[in-house]
Amino acid sequence: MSGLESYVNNTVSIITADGRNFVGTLKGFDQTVNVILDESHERVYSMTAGIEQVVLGLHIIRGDNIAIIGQLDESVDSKLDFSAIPFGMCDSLEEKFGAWELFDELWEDGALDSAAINRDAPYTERLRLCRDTKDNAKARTLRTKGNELFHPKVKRYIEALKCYNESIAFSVKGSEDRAIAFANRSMICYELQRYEECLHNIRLARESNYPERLAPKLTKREEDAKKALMLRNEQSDSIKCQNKSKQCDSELTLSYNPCETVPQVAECLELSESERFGRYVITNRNLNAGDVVIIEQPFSRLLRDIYRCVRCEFCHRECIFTLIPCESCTVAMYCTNECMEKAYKRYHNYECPIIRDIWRIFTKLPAMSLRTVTTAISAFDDDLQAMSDHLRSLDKTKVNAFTMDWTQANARDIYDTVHVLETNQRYRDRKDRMGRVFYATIIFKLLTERTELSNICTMNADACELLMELLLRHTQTVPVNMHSLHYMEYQPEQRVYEIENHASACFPILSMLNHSCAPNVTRITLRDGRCAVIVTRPISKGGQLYDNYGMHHCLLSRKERQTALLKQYRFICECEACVNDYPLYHELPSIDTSRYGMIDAPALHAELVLHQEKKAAELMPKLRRYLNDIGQQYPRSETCSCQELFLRAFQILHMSSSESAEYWKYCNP
Ligand SMILES: C[S@@+](CC[C@H](N)C(=O)[O-])C[C@H]1O[C@@H](n2cnc3c(N)ncnc32)[C@H](O)[C@@H]1O
Repeated sequence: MSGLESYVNNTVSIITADGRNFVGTLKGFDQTVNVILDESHERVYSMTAGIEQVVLGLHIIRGDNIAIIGQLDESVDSKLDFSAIPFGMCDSLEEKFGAWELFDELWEDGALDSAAINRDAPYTERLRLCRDTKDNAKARTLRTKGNELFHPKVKRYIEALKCYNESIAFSVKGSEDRAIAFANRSMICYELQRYEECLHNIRLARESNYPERLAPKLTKREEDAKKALMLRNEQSDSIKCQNKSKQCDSELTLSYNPCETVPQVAECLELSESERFGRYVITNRNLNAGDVVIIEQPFSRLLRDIYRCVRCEFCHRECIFTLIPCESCTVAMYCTNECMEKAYKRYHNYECPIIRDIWRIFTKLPAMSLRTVTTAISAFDDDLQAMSDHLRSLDKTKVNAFTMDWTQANARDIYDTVHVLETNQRYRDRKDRMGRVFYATIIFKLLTERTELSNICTMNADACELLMELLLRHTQTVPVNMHSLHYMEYQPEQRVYEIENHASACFPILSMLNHSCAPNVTRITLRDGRCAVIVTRPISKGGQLYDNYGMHHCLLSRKERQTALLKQYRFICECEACVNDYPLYHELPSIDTSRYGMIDAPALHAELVLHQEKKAAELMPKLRRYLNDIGQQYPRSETCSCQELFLRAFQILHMSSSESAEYWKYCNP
């Protein structure tokens, strides 16, 4: 009671026993802690619609329904954009006023010529650029939020874990705040029966100066976890064996002999070039639906910021229970020290002082341009002069990812194939070009103010020029060539799995595939982060392999597709679907089912969304056979739905899926 008095006339957050969250000004309370809130609202959390704020005004909450009541830190809270927070992920770092908004403002004012090119323009003030620092006060606020979500009457463990992880990222190394966040994470691991991770976090807490006064609690949890683990180990040998065989089964290989010098590509594929298509990929033999023809590793990749407290920033593995923080920035977290060191060597040494600002003011496209440039610089062992000499003497017309000997290639050779990706520079209008100069200039400014590139660029004009050129080049190659990486996420409300995009990547070979609104191949992200290209309907010898850039004729009208493709990819699509104006899915004609038989697509779909590997493996050969029988007849509704089902079965067997389904049974919905 005496605690509550100090909250009167302050903003409080209340979590009720049924998991609801109310925020408002505490006007008063009685002896049974019935409370009166003024100017209040409820925060309604939804898996699909983010966080909605429902205004309630003057509101009374019964004391026996209150689980937690705490004062809100308004300075932190006011910065949150609830409409933009997907509930299943972390808060996005992107702010409402960013580089794009500043550019637009300057463009409208006609002030752009000087502002965009002048590196002394007022970016710092207008975009509130500032160095990222550890902050124990923020770590405490996040930990408190985690504690509220952990409360036995709330039990939102996954969200609590993300708060603790972010608290760990903000905390200073060796601080009590770091130690307590690790200990709190161990408490959730215990609740979710992740006893090994529980013990690991207890060790991390102790190594990080865990306070003596709280030690007995930790020791008790340690004993309990050890006991539970011992019990489980006695029962689990058979489960371990089953898991092992599952992993071996899912190894995917090319359907044909790999090319001797390009082992990631089937030997039947070739690169061609024409005025109309630029470079494009053809096959010198007939291909069947289900054939795997490319399996490629990315040159560079970038985890989306909303996964920063869920996955390792380097290898992208989901490891929400054991992430460890970069000791300088508050964004990057890793699964192991090894990943942390690799990331640092490959790109994070340049990105660490600027990455928080990058995510705050930009979207993933400029962030991916930065990642491509930093990865490229490390490919040249951070020697910008050597890089400049190499690239200035490079004959770009001779670089060919399909004829280069990848078995002998070093990191510099591989970068050559990225350097020559399409920029579409000649098709960009003035505003577009100026926008990219503007973004590249901001990134350049951040890099040369805050990283070791500062010294290099001050002393070496060549290096300075090269850095700006690379940033400008890749702000253009990225929107044309970047690929999304996916995994399957469990949706507790519908109890099904959905495809989610967790990262972006640059694949120089995959980037040679052109688009069709009626594609004949598809891509899937494999568990190890590589990407596979799979044929989805028969392709005759000499035919072109067509990917789809997100504009399928089943889903969008020709006008919508062509407008979007022209805007992002700068070409007028004249694919078979555009030329023949193929209908949307629900208007497609049927095949002759009396001749080819039929599949019950809705029933198969209902089975596949349950995500059972056995079922998917059983269906794959049937779907593949059917696709090869009917695939020449296009467009037909059966062909399109069978392609979807086939892809889904493939994804179940070869794509990674989130472990979260396992945890939801311990949480309140
Ligand atoms: C990922 S690249 C594909 C490879 C590209 N042709 C090259 O030479 O690097 C995407 C670019 O290829 C071109 N492109 C892709 N599909 C096309 C199509 N169906 N017709 C004409 N150009 C296409 C566009 O310039 C597009 O921006």
